[in-house]
Amino acid sequence: MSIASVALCPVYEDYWNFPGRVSGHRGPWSTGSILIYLSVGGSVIPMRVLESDSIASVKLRIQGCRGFSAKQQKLVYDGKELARNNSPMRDYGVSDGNVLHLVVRLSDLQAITVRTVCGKEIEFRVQRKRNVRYVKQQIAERGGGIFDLKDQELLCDGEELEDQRIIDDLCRSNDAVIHLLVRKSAKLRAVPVGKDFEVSIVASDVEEKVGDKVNRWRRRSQTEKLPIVTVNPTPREVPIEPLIVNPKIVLSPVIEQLIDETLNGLEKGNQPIRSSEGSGGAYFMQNLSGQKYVSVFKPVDEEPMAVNNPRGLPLSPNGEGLKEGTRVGEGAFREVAAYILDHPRGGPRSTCSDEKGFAGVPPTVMVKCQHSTFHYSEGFDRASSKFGSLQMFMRNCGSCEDMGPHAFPVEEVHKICILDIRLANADRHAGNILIQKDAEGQIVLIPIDHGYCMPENFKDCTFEWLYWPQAREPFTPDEISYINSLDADKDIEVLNFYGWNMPENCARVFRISTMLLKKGAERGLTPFAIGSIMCRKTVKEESAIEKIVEESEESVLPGTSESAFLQSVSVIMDRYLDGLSP
Ligand SMILES: Nc1ncnc2c1ncn2[C@@H]1O[C@H](COP(=O)(O)OP(=O)(O)OP(=O)(O)O)[C@@H](O)[C@H]1O
Repeated sequence: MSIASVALCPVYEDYWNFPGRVSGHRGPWSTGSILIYLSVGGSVIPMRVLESDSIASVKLRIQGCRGFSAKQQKLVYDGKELARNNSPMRDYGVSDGNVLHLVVRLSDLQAITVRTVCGKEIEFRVQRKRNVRYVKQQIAERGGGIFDLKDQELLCDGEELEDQRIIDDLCRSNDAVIHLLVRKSAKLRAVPVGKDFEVSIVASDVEEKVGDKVNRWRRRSQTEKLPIVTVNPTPREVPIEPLIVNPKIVLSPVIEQLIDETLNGLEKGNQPIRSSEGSGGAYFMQNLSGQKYVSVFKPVDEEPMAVNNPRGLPLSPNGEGLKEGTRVGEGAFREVAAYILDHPRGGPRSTCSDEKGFAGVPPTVMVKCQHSTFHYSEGFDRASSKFGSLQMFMRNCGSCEDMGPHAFPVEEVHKICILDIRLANADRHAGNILIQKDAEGQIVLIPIDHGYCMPENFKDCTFEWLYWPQAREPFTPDEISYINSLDADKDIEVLNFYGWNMPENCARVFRISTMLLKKGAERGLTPFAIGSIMCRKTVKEESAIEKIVEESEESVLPGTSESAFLQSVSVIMDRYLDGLSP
C-alpha cells in the first residue's frame, strides 16, 4: 500500500494520544525516530517509533493504546511477518513513512471448565456468539447426560440468565460469579478467570455418575458404524468433495467421515463460521445438528496475501508467502503434507489407514468446497468452488499461548520438536499447538497450522519450544528409534504419490533437516541443541545450518548432482557437530 492510498483511508486520531508523543514535529525526536502507519481493519493509525525499538516493545505500545494483547498481534511489513519479537524494527527494513499491517487474532472461543468437587474436569470451548442455551447443551452433552438440559439453571447476581443471552456479553460485562444450578442435587459455580470463567460443581454424588455416563457414551461412540461416503456419484454439484489426483488413493475411514460430516452440515444449511483468528481465512465447519464443529477449512485463495484474503493483507508482490521461502497458495498442500508425513511409530501408514501419527497432526485432506459465506473480494461467484485443506476440528481447552509450558509432558513436547525439525517449520508459535486433556487428565499437545512447513530455505525457522525446559531433555531411546526410521527420500516419493511434486529447493531443505535431526540424535544432542542450529537468533544473523549449506554450495562445482551436494553437506555437518561435542 502506498502512502497516497493511505491518505484516502480514515485516519485515527490516536496518533495525537500515543504515549511518548511530545509534539507534532520530528524535531524533538531523538535520532532514529520514524513515523509508521498501522493499517488495521480498514483504518490507518499513525505511530511514532524508534528504528531501534524491538517488535515486542512496539506491540506492547499498541496493546497500551488499542487494548489488543501483544500476544494476539501479528505485524506484517513488505509481505513478511515481523515474527522475531526481540529484533529491532530496522532489521526488518522498516523506515519512515512505511505502512505496517496489524492482524489481531481475537479468540473466537470462550473456554469453559466444569469441575466436579472431586477434581474431575470437563473442558470445552464455545463460540463467543453462542448463547446460554448452547452452553447448557454442551454441558449436558459433555456430562454424558447427567446434567439434563431441563435441570440446568445459569445464574448471575442472583438472576437467572435467559437462554438467549450471548456468552460474549456475559463474559465482557460481568465480573460477578456465575452459578450454574442443576435442579437435582448438584450446584455449580462459575468464576471468571482472566477472560475465561470456570464452573465448579458443588455436589457430592456427581463425580461417579459423570464417570459412568461418560464411559458409556464413549463405548457407544466407539461401536457406532462409520458412514460410507460416496464421492460425487452423480454430476450434481456437491458443496464439498475430496480432491484426489491419484486414482490409487483410497480415502481412510477417518477422512471419509470428516468429509461426510462436513457435507451433512453444509447440506443441512449450517454455515461455515469464519474464524476471527489467524492471518488467512479459516472456517469452522459444523456438523448436521449444528452443535459441533467437525472440521476447519482453509481455502488457498484466502491465504495471507492471496487474492481473496479476508484480513486485508495486500497481494504478494512476487508470489512469496508471509514467511521466507514459502509461496502464496501452497499452504494447503503443506498442511496436508504434514499430516501425510506424520508417520505412526511403525512407519508410513497406507493411504486407507487412519493410524495416528507420531506427533498427532490432525487428519487433513485437500478438498473442493463451495459456499457463499467464503470471502470473495469481488462478490460471491456461484460458479466457482474453492480449493483448500480440510482438517479435523480438534476439541481443545486452549493453546500453548494460554498456559506456561511447565505442565507439558516431555514426550508431548519432543514429538512436536521432531516434527518441526524434520519439516523446518517456519511458523511454530505457541498458538499453533492446541491443548487437550486425555481421559486421565494428562495434557496432550496437538500441532496445527502447518502451512509454512518445508520452505525453500531456513531463514524463517522459528520454534517456540526452543524456550521450553523440555527441549533441553535428551531424546528417549523410543524417540531415537523413530528418528532413525525416517527417510527423507521415501517421504518425498510418498508426497509425489499424493500429487505434490515438492519443488527442488524445498526437497533440499527437507533432506538437510532430516539429516540434521538424525545426525544430532545419533550424537545425543537435545531438541534444543538441534533446534538452535536451525533458528536464527536475530533477523540478520544467519543460523548455523544456513552457514553449513552456504559452505557446501561453495565447495562443489557448478552442475554437481544433488546427491553429491548432499554428500558435501553431510561432511561439513559432521565436522560442525563433532566440534560441538564436549
Ligand atoms: N484442527 C483444528 N482444531 C481446532 N481448532 C483449530 C484447528 N485448526 C485451526 N484451529 C483454530 O482456528 C483458528 C484459525 O486457525 P489458523 O491456523 O488459521 O490461525 P492461527 O494459528 O492463528 O494462524 P496464524 O499462524 O496465521 O496466526 C485458530 O483459533 C486455531 O486455533
